[in-house]
Amino acid sequence: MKIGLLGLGTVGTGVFEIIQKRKEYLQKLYGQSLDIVKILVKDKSKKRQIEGVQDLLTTDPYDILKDPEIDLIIELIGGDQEAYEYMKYALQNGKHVVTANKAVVALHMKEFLALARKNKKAFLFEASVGGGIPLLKPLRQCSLLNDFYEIKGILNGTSNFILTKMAEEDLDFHEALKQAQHLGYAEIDPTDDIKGADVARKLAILASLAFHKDITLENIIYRGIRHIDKKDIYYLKDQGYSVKYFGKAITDREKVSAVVEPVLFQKISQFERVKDSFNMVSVKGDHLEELRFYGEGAGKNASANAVVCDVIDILIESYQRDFVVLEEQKPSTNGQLIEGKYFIRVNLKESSHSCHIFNLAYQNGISIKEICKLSSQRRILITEKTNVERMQSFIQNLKNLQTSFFAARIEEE
Ligand SMILES: NC(=O)C1=CN([C@@H]2O[C@H](COP(=O)(O)OP(=O)(O)OC[C@H]3O[C@@H](n4cnc5c(N)ncnc54)[C@H](OP(=O)(O)O)[C@@H]3O)[C@@H](O)[C@H]2O)C=CC1
Ligand SMILES: N[C@@H](CC=O)C(=O)O
Repeated sequence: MKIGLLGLGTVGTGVFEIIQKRKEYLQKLYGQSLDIVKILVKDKSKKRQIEGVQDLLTTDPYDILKDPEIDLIIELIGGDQEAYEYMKYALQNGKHVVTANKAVVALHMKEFLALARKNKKAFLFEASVGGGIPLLKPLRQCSLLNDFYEIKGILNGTSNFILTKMAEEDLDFHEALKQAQHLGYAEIDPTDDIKGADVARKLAILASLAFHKDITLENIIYRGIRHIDKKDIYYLKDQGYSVKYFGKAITDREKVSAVVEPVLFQKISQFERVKDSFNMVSVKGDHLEELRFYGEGAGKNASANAVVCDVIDILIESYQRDFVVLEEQKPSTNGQLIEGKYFIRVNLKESSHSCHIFNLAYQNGISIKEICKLSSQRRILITEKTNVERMQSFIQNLKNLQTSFFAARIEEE
């Protein structure tokens, strides 16, 4: 099988290395060989980590996409517009496509699945969620037999790495982010990792596959992790909590609620013990009750492993065809199905703001259960149980006050 590889960065390099390493073994096992014959890059003169690739490099995507010898395209350039065009062209022109690109999958899954079906080709994207965790394949399979009603998890390696380093090695946010970038975990634009777009995309993919609904970013409420500081982490640690950046989606079959936000877990929770770049996903359905998936969520080798698993499924023709049909109508969404108490830390600009904040909470139907005064300006508020929609509106009010704050839902499990 001849492969055109688009991108030779973190994941592309890992894919090249794994295929080289296992080539003979796979050839013996299946009697077929996996050959990467051309590689698209931006800059041919860049020094590469691997030997012997220089002759395969091209900067012209159509040199690969129009090559009739190439059966399969692996897309690992990232971004949305160009990647979208190249994958579409490949499927329309009779090539299988494997990608790790959640930005494109979250936006265009429905279109690509239909295109793959029409052209009798595979469109697989295991590495787009959960890095190296074999997650989408079993999820798709089980979703044929189960009515899944909840899917949730730690879905971003970079932010989990940052939160772990802040809590356990006393690093500040920026130092930890720099390390995550150096290790190849972060997106080209790391604001996607810390402001929620990356988790929201992954949640959109998971919830679409689990609920068979066409869920895209506009169906998801999301806010970032950036406002956390070390004092929050230590205060919460003292109270027995760890902070995780978390995505959760629930459906009652009619409506969907989906949110990405900081969440607090107690020590007894398995989610609390997910450290560094690891991810964990839980899905609940009628037959299976609950399934959990755990593994490395970002990085070269784990993500490349997931990509090559898709390639092997195509090589041996064991990939699922027509694995999901998404409902025609877009689902109706709101944040009312997800509930919890919230921890809110505010730094008051003036003490009179305290009253104002209480009034705003009240106007949004939120009651504050506990208050703790940490200094003349720093307050901790704990709310009674509320839902994400109310909280989102309250948070918008807090932003308008230009008060520095950090808010996290307390997840009970
Ligand atoms: N890093 C990770 O842990 C994971 C990443 N992903 C996803 O995998 C994809 C790739 O990520 P990653 O490997 O980290 O990205 P990198 O930035 O490390 O690599 C991107 C590669 O694509 C090439 N490239 C980028 N834009 C173009 C373009 N317009 N034309 C031609 N070549 C281009 C670059 O070329 P050059 O080398 O010349 O600059 C580089 O080789 C992304 O969609 C990402 O979201 C998914 C799971 C995990
Ligand atoms: N930037 C992403 C990479 C994998 O999807 C992450 O940190 O999880």
